[in-house]
Amino acid sequence: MTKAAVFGTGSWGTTFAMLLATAGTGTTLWGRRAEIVEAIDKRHENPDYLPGTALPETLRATVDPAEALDGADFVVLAVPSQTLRGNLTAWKPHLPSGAVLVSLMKGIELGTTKRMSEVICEVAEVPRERVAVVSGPNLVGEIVLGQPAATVVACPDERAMERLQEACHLPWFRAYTNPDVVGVELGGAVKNVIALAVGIAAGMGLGDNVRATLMTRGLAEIARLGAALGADQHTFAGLAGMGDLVATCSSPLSRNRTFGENLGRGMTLAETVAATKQTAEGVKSCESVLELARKHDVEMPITEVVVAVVHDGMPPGEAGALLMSRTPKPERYGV
Ligand SMILES: NC(=O)C1=CN([C@@H]2O[C@H](COP(=O)(O)OP(=O)(O)OC[C@H]3O[C@@H](n4cnc5c(N)ncnc54)[C@H](O)[C@@H]3O)[C@@H](O)[C@H]2O)C=CC1
Ligand SMILES: O=C(CO)COP(=O)(O)O
Repeated sequence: MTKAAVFGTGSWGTTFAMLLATAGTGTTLWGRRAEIVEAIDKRHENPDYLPGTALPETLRATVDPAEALDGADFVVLAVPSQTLRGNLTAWKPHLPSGAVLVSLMKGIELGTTKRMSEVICEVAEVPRERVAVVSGPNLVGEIVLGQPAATVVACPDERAMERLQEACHLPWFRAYTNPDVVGVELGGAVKNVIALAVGIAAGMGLGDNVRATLMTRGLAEIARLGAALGADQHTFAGLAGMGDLVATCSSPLSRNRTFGENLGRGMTLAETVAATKQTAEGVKSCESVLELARKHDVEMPITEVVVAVVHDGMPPGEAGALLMSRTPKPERYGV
């Protein structure tokens, strides 16, 4: 039987573990909080992150990383992006040799501007072929209701990619493969920044023309950064690009969009942070995405104003005016 260890008992870690276990993969969740681990392991529920969802009885949970990792074929990482390096350093001594490490995370590391798969390769000292990424329009609030969804599994090793696809594929959760790890990861991380922008605009009371423009020009920013980093442009028209952008920017379930909406309504950053109970990756990653873009001389004007509004106190109206007053451009510049 294929075995998986999933690190992180938050909403996506728990949900992905549920999908794996339902698909017949022997799955153990690692969590740092004993009471949540006990609730998952003994009562088959995660009352903090997925209240009301019955988890499979075959899904196990532990606070002991060595126990979770014992014999694992897949090591799935679902902790907040900025905590990955520290956590993985602690788990490294117990990693089974030959296991494929899988990132579910949609962030870029602050300070290093590394994608999560790059952090994994560096910390675990494994080649790119041993690291996979899963990303797509996967709002947890819908998946736990059993609504259909699809995702993308990316890995340079075709066999590993297909094994992971098989391990999580279900009649209501369709996993596609794509070898373009860079594109799949960038799509997931940068759409969170664009969702902040869309949320800010919605909070200001702006309508669908603005939303469509931010999403489309946001996709152009993702594509320009992808071009500079060697991603396959076709990836951005797929589930991990446009798909996730549409879902996240449209849904009230998105934490990033909601965070932006609160700012756009006039809440302060401190009030917005206090109102956000779960991880909104774009809040930190907007800064690392912008730094990455500057390193590669890529223009990302929406990302720039998101950083200015979220971190530098720029009024949202001023950010909108800045975007609208840029010099006229050809639509496809930089790609
Ligand atoms: N929730 C969703 O709909 C989706 C989330 N994602 C991505 O999955 C990743 C995880 O997100 P969620 O599970 O949604 O977040 P979450 O906020 O629901 O859960 C985060 C988990 O990490 C734990 N955690 C927090 N700080 C930690 C630390 N320093 N060390 C160890 N554990 C820590 C929390 O206790 C919690 O169990 C993010 O990168 C997110 O962008 C991807 C697809 C869908
Ligand atoms: O990545 C997601 C959906 O694919 C979840 O988006 P949020 O983190 O904004 O909730």
